This record gives sequence, structure tokens and C-alpha cells, in this order.
Amino acid sequence: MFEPSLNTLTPSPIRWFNRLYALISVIGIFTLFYRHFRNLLYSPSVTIFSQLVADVVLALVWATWQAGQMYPVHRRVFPEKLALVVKEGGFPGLDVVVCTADPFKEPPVRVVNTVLSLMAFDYPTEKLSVYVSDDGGSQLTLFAFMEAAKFARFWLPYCRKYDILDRSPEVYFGNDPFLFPESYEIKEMYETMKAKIEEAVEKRRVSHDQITHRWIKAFSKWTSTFTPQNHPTVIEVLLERNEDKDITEHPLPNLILFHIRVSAAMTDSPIFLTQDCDMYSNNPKTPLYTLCHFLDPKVDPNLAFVQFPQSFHDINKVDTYGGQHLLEIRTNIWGMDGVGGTMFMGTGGFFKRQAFLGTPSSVGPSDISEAKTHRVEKKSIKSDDILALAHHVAGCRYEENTKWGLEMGFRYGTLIEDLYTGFILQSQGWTSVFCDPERAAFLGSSPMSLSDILLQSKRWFVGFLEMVFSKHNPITYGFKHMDPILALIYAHYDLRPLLAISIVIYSFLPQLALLNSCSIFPKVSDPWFGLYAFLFLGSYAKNLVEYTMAGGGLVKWWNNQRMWLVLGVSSYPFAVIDWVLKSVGLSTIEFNVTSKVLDDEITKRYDAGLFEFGVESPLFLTISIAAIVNLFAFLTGVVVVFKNGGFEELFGQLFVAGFGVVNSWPIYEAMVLRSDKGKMPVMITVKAIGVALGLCLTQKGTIFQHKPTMVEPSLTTRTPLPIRWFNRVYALVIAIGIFALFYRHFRNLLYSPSVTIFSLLVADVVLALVWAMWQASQVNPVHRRVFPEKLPLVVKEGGFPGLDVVVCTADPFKERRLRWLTVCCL
Ligand SMILES: O=c1ccn([C@@H]2O[C@H](COP(=O)(O)OP(=O)(O)O[C@H]3O[C@H](CO)[C@@H](O)[C@H](O)[C@H]3O)[C@@H](O)[C@H]2O)c(=O)[nH]1
Repeated sequence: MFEPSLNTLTPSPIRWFNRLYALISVIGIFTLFYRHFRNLLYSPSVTIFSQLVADVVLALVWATWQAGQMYPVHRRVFPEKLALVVKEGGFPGLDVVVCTADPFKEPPVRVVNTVLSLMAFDYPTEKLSVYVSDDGGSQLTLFAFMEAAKFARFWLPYCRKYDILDRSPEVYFGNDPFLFPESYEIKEMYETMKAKIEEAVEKRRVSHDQITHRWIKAFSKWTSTFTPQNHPTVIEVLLERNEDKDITEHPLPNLILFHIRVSAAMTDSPIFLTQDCDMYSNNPKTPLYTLCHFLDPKVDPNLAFVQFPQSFHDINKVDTYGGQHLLEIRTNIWGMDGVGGTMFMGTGGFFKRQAFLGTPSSVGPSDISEAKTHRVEKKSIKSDDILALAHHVAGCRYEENTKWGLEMGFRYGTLIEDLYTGFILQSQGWTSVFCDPERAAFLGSSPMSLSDILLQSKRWFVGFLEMVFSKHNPITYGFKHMDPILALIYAHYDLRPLLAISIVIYSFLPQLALLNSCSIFPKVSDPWFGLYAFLFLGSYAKNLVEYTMAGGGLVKWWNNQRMWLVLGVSSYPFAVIDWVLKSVGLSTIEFNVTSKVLDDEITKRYDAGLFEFGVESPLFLTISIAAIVNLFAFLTGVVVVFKNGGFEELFGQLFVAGFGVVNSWPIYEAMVLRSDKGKMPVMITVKAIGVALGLCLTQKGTIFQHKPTMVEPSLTTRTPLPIRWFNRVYALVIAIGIFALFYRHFRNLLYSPSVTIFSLLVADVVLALVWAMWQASQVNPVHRRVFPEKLPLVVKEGGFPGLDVVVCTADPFKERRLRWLTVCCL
């Protein structure tokens, strides 16, 4: 029987290019390690050891990133075919949970907009319930939703009637679309509601005259002992679909305030969506795209969630802080999808409820219509027993001695509950898919100040470190429980904070060495320099290709790589320090909610592409120190090279310092050229200059051996022969062939051991060894020339060293001749 396919999955052809690039780079990386080890062996030094450590960490993070490039896929969905599979009345129930935590960092008007846009999904309202979970326990939130429930009666039918696309009223009216007869009236209602909510937030309380009789009892819970941490359970049904109708007598979706488990007790829909409070719906058809996965006749019964990307409406044209996370959200995620599971991003994830109750084998049937827990759908959500059950499960003692947070529901105990929860689900055998419709499903806000973005990243990175050092480490645990490639991709995120080691080393070591005229990279004419150039340019070029394919341009890419460096000397090392302090019990780390409050001046500066400093954050101090050291080293290096020469030897360091300087431009600008409120605080600049100069002046002659770079007349030249490239390529190709042959021998030995195979292996190993030794002499053939005419520049004739000439005659007694030669040498 023909079964309509609601989605398709196609492997991306770019995977072949990715794999080839990875193979060539791996060879390059191992060659570089060989050089480091050889140097360490023959002339061990702190500098070489630091370079080795930096490069090993870089290589680890790079390699785990490549895992996400091995199996990229693309998906398409066909919502127009849904009707062939299920009638609208047969759609599964959908619970939407929106979380908010602080009405002063997350303005209730914005949360209301998010919720209204979700209530207005193109989905049967009798199947839809929206929950608002307020961790801040604020009466301002309740008041805002009381008002929102009234406005919804007008807004939802208006969206339906005119098939409006922007279903967040703020966005819709912000675009000035007065096309329909009711538009003015609806806008006025919205503005009135907005003003009321904002007035209450400004006064920080809800006055009695703003509360209608029906809500007095609800607000009476906010007594003098009520605090955000300690308060009675508050569950309020603001709209109930069986009772509340919009102005066209169409049922409204349920709208309920408070806790996530409450949704299982009240509506128990098979699918639920979790949403950040700022992530409004930008595409009303999003739930239909989700159904294209959950209701596909060939659906994987273990499918746990469908993830939509996090997209942002307020990123400036050049994405100054790399806030779009294009590489993570639009590139790597497809690589995860190709091996069985995209990560959960904390928002925009539609879950099958059953996935939170246990492993696929323990929870039984996985048909979406069966994916319920309490089976309470038929009763009114205002009935006493449902409300009693909801209060019971919402109570904070409910979880004690249960599996909630450990083996069920969202997994606690980390600052990255989203990534962690997705990882655990996938290690239990659940799968997930990524869905990226052309019109973004959801749009949220991204921080506009540097300190907000650095603090947010630091929180994530502490969370990643918690995961690395837990029993759920992606390598030790992941390798056993999921596709190893997927485990490696998770490992990439968890290892990222360790990049602090590499970026800090490369932000200071070559620069300080430059100040000592001490060369730590090969000189330009040295073949090893080519290897450095290949690895650096290759990875940057590949990164640019990935970024462009993800939808970014050159300027955005540049800003993104700059943020990578900025994070490397701020959020990454601070996350490591925070994690260490927390691990030894010297501090606790809390979830600091990211501020979503818009400040006009900050927005203006952000839109102009300026970095927003403004506050005295220790995170800015380290960035500034690195920027000043790079500038000082670069300028000193240029002067030294002009005075004494040595450009070839010092080029590598001049390049690294120069690269640091170019990337640090916004920091110098904020220190010296800007006078607005977002400039670098003077105290940070002063402290940074003090520390940087102290560092540059006090390290002289410590770990760096001073090597004068004065030009000396060269009496000989040594030119590598071009044939070496041919020799090397030949050796490389044959070496790959030899390894393939060995692989065959070993496999044969393993599966059908015999004397013949063993003898062949021994013979080939010996041949290969002798061959490899001979190739060693072909790798770097050189040609030498001497310039006797330049000798007077170095030494006068009178200063020539003495020269003894020994003439040998044939001697029947060889030993005697040797004895004579030895005597001469003495
Ligand atoms: O104690 C808390 C803290 C936060 N939130 C809500 O969680 C959401 C995310 O918080 P936010 O401060 O915006 O964190 P971000 O770092 O911007 O969010 C990203 O990172 C979080 C942690 O990994 C994920 O939870 C989010 O979904 C993801 O968008 C917001 O709706 C908050 O209201 C709560 O409900 N309770």
C-alpha cells in the first residue's frame, strides 16, 4: 500500500570534501607533533612544551569538531501531505511550556507576546494548551497574563481571519500593517494592555484597583512572607478551552500558569514544546512541521524530539558578537542529525512526552497517540481532583525520593540542562531530528552587551566542564551508549572551555618571545614553516567555507572568529576557574538569567557594530591585557626587524602578534577613541596597561633564550632541492598503500591465521622498514654553495685558524695508519 512520506532525509555531498580535508589535516597535525616531540627531545624548553600543549588541545577540539562534518544531512518536510495521514481532528494534543524567571530582566510584556504568538499557532485550539512557568513567582507575571487572556479573545480570531504571519502583536504592529478594518481597534487594545502591564512593572506591584473580583483570591497568595524562593504553589487557569471562547465563539486554547510537570497532570498531551520566554513564534505552521516527523508512517519509534533552530530577530547586520552561532546551529547540527540525534537547545524542542518517562524499551508503545501518562484529558482542568493533582506534582517536595531530574524529565545538576538532557535521552536509545523551515520557526533576542554575552558563555562553559568531569562524560559514557561520532560531537562542546589553554598560550607566548627577539616558529624559508602556514590557512579557509554555507558572509565570519579569540581569553579561562572553585567547594554557581531588557542607547551602539563594554567586568581586564601585550610586542618586533634584520626568523611571531592587533581593534577603540557610555571603563584600561607593561618588562631573560638577530654575512648557502616535494608526495602515497597492505595482512591474520600470511607480513614489514629508512634520505635533499670572496668580511687573513695536512701513504699495516691519524688529531 502506498504510504505518503511526510519528510525526506538526504546526505549532503559536502561530506566528501569534509572527509578529504580532515584526512589531509590529520597528516599535517601528526607531522607537527612529530616536530614538537623531536624538538623536546633534542632541546627541551618551556617554550616548546607550551607549544606542544597548546597544539594538542587545539587538535583535540579541532578533531571533535570534524566529527560533526562527517555525515551532514538535509531534511525536508511536506506539511501539505499531512491530510493524507490524519484528519485535523485526529491531531495529537500539544502542550507548550514557556519559562520565565525574573520580571525585571524578562519584561512581562515580552513574555506575553511570546505566549500570544504560541497560542495563535495554526493548530486546533481544542488540542492546544499553553503553560507559563514562572520561577520568579511574581504577581506581575500573573497580572500580565490576566490581561493577555482578555486580549487573546480578539487577537487569535484576528490572526486566523487574515492569516497573519507575525503572531507576536509587538512584531506585527511594529511593522505598521494597517490593512484591515479591525487593525486600529486591535492595536489600541494591545497598547492599552501593554501600558497597564508596564505601569505595574514600573511600580513593582499590582494595585488593588487593577484586579477584578475574580482574581482577588489568586492575588491574596502574595502575602508578606511570599518570596521567589519560598512560596505556596500557585496554579491559575486563565483560560479553559471548554469554557472560554473568543469573540467569534471559537474555543480558546488553555492558558495556565505555573509548573512543567503540571502539564502532565492537567492536559497530558502526547507532545510538548519547551520555550524560552523571549522566543516568540515566527511561523504559525511550526507544529505541522513537527507532525511531519512524529506522524510519518515510517517514523522511527524511538524518535524523542524534533528540534527547531534558535534564531534571533535583533542581531545586527555584522553579527558583532557571533550571537547567531551559525556554525553550531546551522552546520554542526546537521552532522549530529546524520548520526542519530541533534542536540536539544533548551527552546524550540517538541518532545514526545513518553521520552521523559524512561528508556524506549521500558516505556512501551511509542505511537504518538499513546504517548501520555495520566490520561486526564476528558475532565475539566478546573475540576477539584485535577487541580489537587496539579498542586501535588508542582510542590517542591514532590520530587524527593523520585527519579525526576535523574532518570525522568529534564536532567538537573548542571547549568546546561538542555544539552545534558538531550545527551542522556540519546544515550538511552531515543533519537531526535532537526527541522529548519525556510521561514524561521521561532525568533528570540540575543544579548547586545559584551558583558552579557561573556557571562552567558561562561555559564554554558562551566556547565560543559561539569559534564566532562561527571560520569556522563561524552567519551567514556557516550562511546558505550551512542554512535561514537555523536559522542565525539558532544565531546567537542564539553572540551571547548579547554581552548582557554591554547588561546592564552598563543596570545602571550609568541608575543613575549618576540620582545626577546627569540624565534619560536620556523623561519619562512624552512619547510616546517609551510606546515604551519598550511594548518593555519587551511583551518581558517575551511571555517570560512562552513560559515558561508551556513548563511553568513565574510564580515560576519571575521567577527565570529574574533569572538572565538575574545572568549578564549575571557569566558573560557574564567569558566575553568569557576568550575575549579566550585569543585573544591569554594564557591557555588547560579543560573544568572540573561537580561532581555532593551536599552535604547545600547541598542543604537550595537546596531552601529560597536562593542559594548561600559561596566567594570574582570572579563574585560584579561581581554585588554592580551590586546596591549600584542600591540606592544608587534611594534617592538617591527622596530627590531628594521634595525637588526631577522624578518625570516621572526615572521611567525610578527604575524601572530599582528593578527592579535587586528582582532583587538575594537578594544583599542573602546580604550582610546570612544567617549560614549559603552567605552572601556578607565579603571580597566589603567589596570590592563599596568599588568601588560609589567608582564612585558619583567619576563626578559626568563624562559626565552636571547638570540641576537643581527645580520651576519653568510659564507655558505643551503638551498632545499625542489625534487623534495616529489619525493615527499611519492613517500606519502606509498606509505598509505603500505598501511593499507598491513591492514589487509592483520585482518587476514585475525580472521584466518596461517603461517603463509604471517610470513608475508614479516617479509613486508622488513621491506617497508628498509624502504622507509631510504625515503628518510630523500625527504630533504639540499644543495650547498660557498662564497670564499666574503671571507675577509668575517676574518682577516692573519686570523685564519691553523691547518694541519696529513698525507697518507699505502701501508700494509692498516692499524699503523689509523694510529698516525689519531695522533694528528690530538
Ligand atoms: O531559574 C531559571 C532560570 C532561567 N529560566 C528560564 O530559562 C530560559 C533561558 O534562560 P536565559 O537566561 O535566557 O538563558 P540563555 O543562556 O539565554 O538560554 C540558553 O541556555 C539555557 C541554558 O543552557 C537554556 O535553558 C535555554 O533554553 C537556552 O536558550 C528563560 O526563559 C528563563 O526565564 C527559568 O525558568 N528559571
